[in-house]
Amino acid sequence: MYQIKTYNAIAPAGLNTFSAEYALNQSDQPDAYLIRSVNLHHETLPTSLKVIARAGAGVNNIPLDQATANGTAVFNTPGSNANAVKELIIGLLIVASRHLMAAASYSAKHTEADVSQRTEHDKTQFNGSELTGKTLAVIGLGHVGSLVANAALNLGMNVIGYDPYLSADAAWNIAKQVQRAATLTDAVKHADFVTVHVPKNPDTLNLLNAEAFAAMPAGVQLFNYSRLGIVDNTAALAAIAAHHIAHYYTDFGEPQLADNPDVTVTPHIGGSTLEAEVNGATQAARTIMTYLETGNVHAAINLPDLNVPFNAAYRFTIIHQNVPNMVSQITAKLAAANLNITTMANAAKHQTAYTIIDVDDLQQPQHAQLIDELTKIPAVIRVRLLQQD
Ligand SMILES: NC(=O)C1=CN([C@@H]2O[C@H](COP(=O)(O)OP(=O)(O)OC[C@H]3O[C@@H](n4cnc5c(N)ncnc54)[C@H](O)[C@@H]3O)[C@@H](O)[C@H]2O)C=CC1
Ligand SMILES: O=C(O)C(=O)COP(=O)(O)O
Repeated sequence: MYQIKTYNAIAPAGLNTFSAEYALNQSDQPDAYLIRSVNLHHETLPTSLKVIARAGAGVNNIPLDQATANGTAVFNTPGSNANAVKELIIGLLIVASRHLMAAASYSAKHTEADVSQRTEHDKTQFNGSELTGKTLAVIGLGHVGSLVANAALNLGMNVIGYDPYLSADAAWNIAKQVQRAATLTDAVKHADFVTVHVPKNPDTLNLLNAEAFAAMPAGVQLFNYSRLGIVDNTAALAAIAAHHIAHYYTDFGEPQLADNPDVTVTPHIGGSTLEAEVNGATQAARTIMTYLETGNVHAAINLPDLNVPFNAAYRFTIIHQNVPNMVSQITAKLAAANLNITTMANAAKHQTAYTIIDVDDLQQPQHAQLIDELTKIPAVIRVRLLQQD
């Protein structure tokens, strides 16, 4: 029985994906965590923990170095909530261009019975503009950014994208009318609206800063539905005070953003739709089951891809440092135990490597002994022995 510990509100439909082999019991010796945005940076990951699946996109809440050193695979659920964020950004573009927040708060203040004459007089202050023909800069063209860019095109907007690390797969999803900018400054210099959809990491901290704001035309409206810290909020507030940024919409509040009429803060709801939560939880549950039952890896954050059909009776999965002579040391242990390897695969990602070895004739007394011997090889991080049902 595998033990699953959950954090945050995980959609029940996703949890129901787990087979009867899985216990959702908040065990203190879990095999897997299924999480959303919980901050794990102050936790010591238990040695039992083989996998963390993040239902959602951002993994900046997970201590990746600690996870890798612990031999814990980390996965997210790419794209599971991208449509939810896209729809919110499109909604906010309309909110922004039609001054809907200010218009609604005007109406909330003026509730007198004969209000119609007054509103007919006052409403000109809420005159908006249309999105068609306006320019949107999209910073980061991954799962969310590509959907936002394509939807904005469909609204008749000019769309400029900036993503120096765009994967070939992601590029296929972007309409050819989305113009590619070579630099962030080029992307934003004619923008009426700028929206950012990048992961939070050391390279993206303060990606949108005073220099980027200075490159934007006066009157620009800014959206940060990525993470706190990707927009330099102090610089954004200065640009707002100078009437350079007209309005700033963000999903990530902090005290300095409070009580500013030109800032709208939502409570991290970009991915909070029923559909996205079910998608993310279901995808995360499937990822956990595949990894625990087969050791196969597809699109982990901290392990290389390795997919080998599990047809043998037994499988060793070995996470180790990416250093020379590992495979020879591993196979030597199996040869010494007189085991015939039916399949072997190895791959590396950055400092970490992963080896899968399938064998058929393994006797019960050898199980613990071989796990122990393989684990003792210097630079081996975690050994698992999987058994075919
Ligand atoms: N507000 C919310 O509830 C949600 C927030 N997010 C946030 O949005 C981020 C993006 O989500 P996805 O599009 O699903 O991720 P993704 O991984 O599919 O796309 C991120 C894109 O950013 C690009 N990128 C990375 N560094 C860059 C840089 N310095 N300049 C320009 N582009 C850069 C990458 O090449 C990639 O194409 C997540 O990491 C998460 O932090 C995602 C979903 C919901
Ligand atoms: O997927 C993401 O990166 C998000 O920010 C969504 O977070 P949540 O699952 O709503 O806690």
